[in-house]
Amino acid sequence: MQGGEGRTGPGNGEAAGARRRLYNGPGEKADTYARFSYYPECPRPELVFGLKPHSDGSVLTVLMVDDTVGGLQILRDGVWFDVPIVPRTLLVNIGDQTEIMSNGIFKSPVHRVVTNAEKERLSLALFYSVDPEREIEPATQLVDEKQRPALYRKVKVKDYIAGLYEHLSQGTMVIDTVKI
Ligand SMILES: O=C(O)CCC(=O)C(=O)O
Ligand SMILES: [Fe+2]
Repeated sequence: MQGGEGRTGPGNGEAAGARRRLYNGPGEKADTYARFSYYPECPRPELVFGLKPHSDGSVLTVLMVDDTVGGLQILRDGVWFDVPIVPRTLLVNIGDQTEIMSNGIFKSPVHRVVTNAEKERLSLALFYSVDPEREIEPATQLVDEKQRPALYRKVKVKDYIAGLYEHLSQGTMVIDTVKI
């Protein structure tokens, strides 16, 4: 991802899970994933999550949520808060890759989606990722052996992303696997 210099490579144009590459310069292939989510009405919302608690594995996520139905919640200090609906507004979420590279200065929030008995809901998330072949680690400028040692170990982006779905289904957090 690189402002005006980024060039868009060929995309496969699939609606769900559509994916395209952005080329940042020689050898760098940042990835963008799009996820369209449809949450049907659920007669027993207290039993079923639309999306289980997780943090995004991206650098940043740009989220376009349904502006008629709520459901997205964010965890803060052990309490779940509803994310308010603001029509015609994009929500920008910090992802795990930013938490790792910033050595924990920026936090990747844990969030979930609850279901609704009366209304269906739609969302579109764009996940921006570092080139999957690259390794990420806390930026050296943000690591100080005495004041603030590295809180995360180096990890290949591809390996990190590969663990996302497994951890989501198990109810665990991938980021915990790289914490020192
Ligand atoms: O549907 C939403 O509002 C959130 C979707 C989400 O968190 C995700 O796709 O990772
Ligand atoms: Fe998410």
